[in-house]
Amino acid sequence: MPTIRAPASRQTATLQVAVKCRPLTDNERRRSRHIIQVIDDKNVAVLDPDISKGYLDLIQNRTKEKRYSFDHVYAPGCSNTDVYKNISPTVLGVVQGLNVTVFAYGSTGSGKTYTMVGSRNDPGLMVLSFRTIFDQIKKDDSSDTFEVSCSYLEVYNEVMYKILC
Ligand SMILES: Nc1ncnc2c1ncn2[C@@H]1O[C@H](COP(=O)(O)OP(=O)(O)OP(=O)(O)O)[C@@H](O)[C@H]1O
Repeated sequence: MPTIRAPASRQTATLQVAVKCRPLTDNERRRSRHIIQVIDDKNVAVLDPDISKGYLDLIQNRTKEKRYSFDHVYAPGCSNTDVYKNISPTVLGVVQGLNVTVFAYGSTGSGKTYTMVGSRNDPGLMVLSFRTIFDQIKKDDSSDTFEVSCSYLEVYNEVMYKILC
């Protein structure tokens, strides 16, 4: 009889949306200004890209600035590990039989690969998830056997690409 099962108090699955603001690249810093302003850990403002506002626009507050709220907002100084702290309990659930999906969505160059794969100094969410899963399996003292398989997919223009094979 397997000792690891889905928790009895299985909670309703919820979708959590986080926004991660990456630092500007050197090239971007030379050519543009940062119009994303992190207000706090849940709110972000996208400033009006047009700074050449006329007097009337300014005093009548005709600005295109928009504010958005998310489950989590990460400022450019945040590491992948900071992001992972909020999803590690969910990833732990995988070993207990829960289905979990973590995916990055964004335009070209927005930092999806960096967030999911990361670097040696700032390992990404996939690497950190593997650590959690294998650590949990190592800690298991039952006679269960675990089978771990992995696929790596990219969805680009509504076409799915297999990246590993
Ligand atoms: N948090 C971060 N800190 C430092 N550099 C970052 C960060 N996030 C992204 N970058 C840098 O921004 C650039 C673009 O990131 P990345 O390649 O991950 O984007 P992408 O969304 O995967 O792009 P594409 O869709 O074109 O594959 C890279 O040079 C990457 O190193």
